[in-house]
Amino acid sequence: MPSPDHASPILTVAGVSKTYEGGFQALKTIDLKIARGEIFALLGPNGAGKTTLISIICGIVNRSSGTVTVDGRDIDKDYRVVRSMIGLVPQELTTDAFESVFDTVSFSRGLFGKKKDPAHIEKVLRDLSLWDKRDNKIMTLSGGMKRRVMIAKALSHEPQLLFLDEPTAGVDVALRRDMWEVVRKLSEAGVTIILTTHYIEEAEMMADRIGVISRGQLILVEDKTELMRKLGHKELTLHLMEPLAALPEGFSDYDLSLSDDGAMLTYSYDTKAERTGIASLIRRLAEDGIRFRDLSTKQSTLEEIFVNLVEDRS
Ligand SMILES: Nc1ncnc2c1ncn2[C@@H]1O[C@H](COP(=O)(O)OP(=O)(O)OP(=O)(O)O)[C@@H](O)[C@H]1O
Repeated sequence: MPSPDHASPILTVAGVSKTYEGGFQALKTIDLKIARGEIFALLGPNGAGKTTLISIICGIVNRSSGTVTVDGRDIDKDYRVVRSMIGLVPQELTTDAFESVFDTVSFSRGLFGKKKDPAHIEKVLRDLSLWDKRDNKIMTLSGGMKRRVMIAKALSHEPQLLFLDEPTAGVDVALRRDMWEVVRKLSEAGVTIILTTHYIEEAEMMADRIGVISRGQLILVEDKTELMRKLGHKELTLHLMEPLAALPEGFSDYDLSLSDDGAMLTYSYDTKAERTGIASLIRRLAEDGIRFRDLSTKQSTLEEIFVNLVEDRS
């Protein structure tokens, strides 16, 4: 897979804000650049402004201020060209129940003024494992298959940039994994992907970069691995040869905890710190005659990081 090209962004959002009629400010000032080829997850709780932001980029909601360019083209001045470069998979399923899968997807392509291309539609349907269902009426499909049809519609006109608004909200675990696979394949095929989610696990599994949005503000945009490294704490657990009745004395400099049965000693340390303190801890334990038979480490998950971030700001 080509690595994301940060030098020439496919999408630039500059100073975008939105106040809905009635005065509610859904977006403060959003600045964001998306690199060609990346998978970007916009992560935030309900009502944070995710749908508002992607609806603005897709030209469905008017912004109150700011500019949006796709591949260097302004979304207002070059509306039709820009719109044809974008595919949107909305949250709601909006398809004609009585049409066949093939016709629905072909029709979507026509909406963007593109010539009929049955070979392309076939490829899209095959990639999404919908080819066997091509003649089925939409209403006869399962919820998961309907979602795939929504993705097929969004890909019918060969967009470079695909938005998925909560692609796996309310779907079961197996289907969620299927959807992730679909997204990964699309990315490998060269489509830039922006997905919104409030599932931390989804952002963690899928994204190259993560933007955290809260109350209309992007509070953080970071490379996923960097985010986890920077904000993460690690835990070192020592599995002791002999259980301890209490925490050993004289170790107050170390953030230690003992399991209820006294058999495991856990040390939490900051991955940002210059020294982790592991070497000195192990030396001092050995001096005290505390021996261990095994050890394991655990990196904090994005979920823990996210909770910390939101707590820090409240
Ligand atoms: N048309 C509208 N008029 C007024 N307020 C609106 C409108 N649409 C959305 N809002 C408000 O703007 C805020 C952001 O909504 P938005 O749908 O963008 O959030 P979201 O992050 O996508 O959340 P969700 O995951 O629930 O879809 C919410 O408080 C919502 O009530």
